[in-house]
Parts: sequence; structure tokens; C-alpha cells
Amino acid sequence: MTSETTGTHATVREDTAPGADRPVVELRGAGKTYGTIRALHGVDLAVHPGRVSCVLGDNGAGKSTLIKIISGLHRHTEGEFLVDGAPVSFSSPREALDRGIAAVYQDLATVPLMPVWRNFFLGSELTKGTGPFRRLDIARMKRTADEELRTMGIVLDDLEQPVGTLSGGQRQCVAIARAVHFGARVLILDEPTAALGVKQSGVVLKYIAAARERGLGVIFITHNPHHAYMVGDHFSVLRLGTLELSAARSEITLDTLTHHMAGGAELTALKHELARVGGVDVDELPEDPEPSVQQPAASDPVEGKS
Ligand SMILES: Nc1ncnc2c1ncn2[C@@H]1O[C@H](COP(=O)(O)OP(=O)(O)OP(=O)(O)O)[C@@H](O)[C@H]1O
Repeated sequence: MTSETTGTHATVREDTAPGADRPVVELRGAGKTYGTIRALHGVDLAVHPGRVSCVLGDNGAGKSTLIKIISGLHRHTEGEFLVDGAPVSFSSPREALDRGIAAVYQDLATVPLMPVWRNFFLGSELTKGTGPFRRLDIARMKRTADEELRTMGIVLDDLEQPVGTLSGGQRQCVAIARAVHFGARVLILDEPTAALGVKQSGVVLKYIAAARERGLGVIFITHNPHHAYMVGDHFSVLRLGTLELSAARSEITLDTLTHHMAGGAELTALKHELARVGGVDVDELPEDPEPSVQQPAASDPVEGKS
């Protein structure tokens, strides 16, 4: 049996992010070309400690490419990528991890039949004794996993239960707690709520907020403006590989964010098309709110919330 002590609904974020100083991770005019395909171009992004930076975009917008650059899977081909203010170009995820940048993907690298505590330490098992007497320190691994999960507000009744028996949301939370334990300063969460229902999404959003409270910088990739707005301090909307919108929380409403995500101009054009085709009463369709934020200048570095 499994239980979550912290309820299931994330609290809507107030506009009160701690005064985070310089960004841990920063992209300045960054881009990536695959052969002749320009997947990402001129993107600015700043990830500060204790803040959640949301990256939204439709299919093919360039979200995965952005994550791959920051997590060390691909090198950027234009602009700058800085960690702690110094330019970097990682050649592997190991290098990114060594700098405290950890990616948690939808298809989590867990072994479903192994217990929770074993998955928590997968690949980094604790041992005791030396030489031929060296063996797994099972008691310490269970204790540490339990403590770390509790610190994040995740209480599982039985750490012996196979990780495959946890809900999708709980597995994400174990993966987040694991990354935090192994020294992540920046968490990249790739659509962590995409395959989840409302309740489990709430659980994951809570732990995103918990990671933020622990001072981590979080890059939250999502299609869902409602989820982003629950926990986000800053919002970037990508469209066809470029930054369509970059706004701090204080500069944007949920309606405006939703408008950008939905492709407001495209929806309006679609409404006109539907009116021409007939059969659809476009007056019955909901109005789309107008955007009310400035578009970022390509050369302006994206600042977090002031
Ligand atoms: N390895 C690659 N080689 C060639 N083109 C690529 C490669 N990876 C991505 N692209 C192209 O780059 C563009 C951006 O893709 P990307 O996967 O980054 O978008 P995305 O926002 O993550 O989309 P989705 O939500 O569908 O995963 C797309 O046009 C895609 O076809």
C-alpha cells in the first residue's frame, strides 16, 4: 500500500519567488541545427536557484532539442550556453550531471520489479566492508531512501514494494527525490504530468514546488499552461524552434499564457475558415483572450522575475 501525506492538489503559486541571484543555467541566443533542419534558433533562457522556469510549446516546437542541449545529449550550434556564468558545451549527460544538471524523463530509467529503495540507488549502490567482504549496505540504502523521500514530503508505506506498483505520479516523485539526493542543482522535467490524471498531476506539481523550496532550479517542460501556471516563476513559449514568448509570472496571466499556447492567431484564422466551410456556429466558440505581454527582443537575455 502506498500513501501520500501531502494531499493531491498543488497550491497555486504566489508571485513570491526568493531573490535568486545569478542563473545556474543560461542560454543566450542558443540554437541547434540538425544537418539542414534548424530545430532551435535564438533562444534565451535563464534558470535560477529556487525558481521554476516553464518551457511550453506544441509538437515540434523544439522543447526536446532544448532539453538535449542543457542535459548534455546534444551540443548547441549557435549562441551561448552558460553554467554558473561560464560558457560550456557538454559532450555527454555525465558532464551535465557533474555540474548538477539532471534530467528526469517520461520513460523513467527504473526497473519495475525492483523495490523502491533499490531503484533509488540504482547504479550508485552503497556498500560496506572492503575487498572480498564488500557487500551492499542494504540497511543504509533503505534508511537513506526513506529519509530523502520524506524530506520531499513523499511517504510510501513500504519501500520494499516494486517500483512498478507505484502510480506514474509517485514514480516521477521518486525520480525527482533521487536526482535531488545525488546532488542535482537543476532539474529538467520532461512533460512529467503528460500521461497523468488530475490527481496524480497534482502530486507531481507538489513535488516540483518542493524541489523549488529546496533551492533547486527547475526546468518544467509541458504542453499544459494550467500546470505551468500552478508552479511557474517564468514562462517561455516555443513555436517552430523560436521563442514566441518569454515572461515572468508578474507579467502574464493564465489566460494570456493559454492564448499563446493555443496559438491564438492560428485559432482566430481557423475560426474564419470554419465560418466559410459552414456547419459550425463560430459565434458559439469561446473568445480567445488577447496577449498582453511584450515579445522578447532576440538580443535581450531572459531575466527571471524581478
Ligand atoms: N535528430 C534530429 N534530426 C533532425 N531533425 C530533428 C531531430 N530532432 C528534432 N528534429 C526536428 O527539430 C524540430 C524540433 O523538434 P523537437 O523534438 O525538439 O520538438 P518538441 O517540441 O520536443 O516536440 P514534441 O513535443 O513532439 O516532442 C522538429 O521539426 C523535429 O523534426
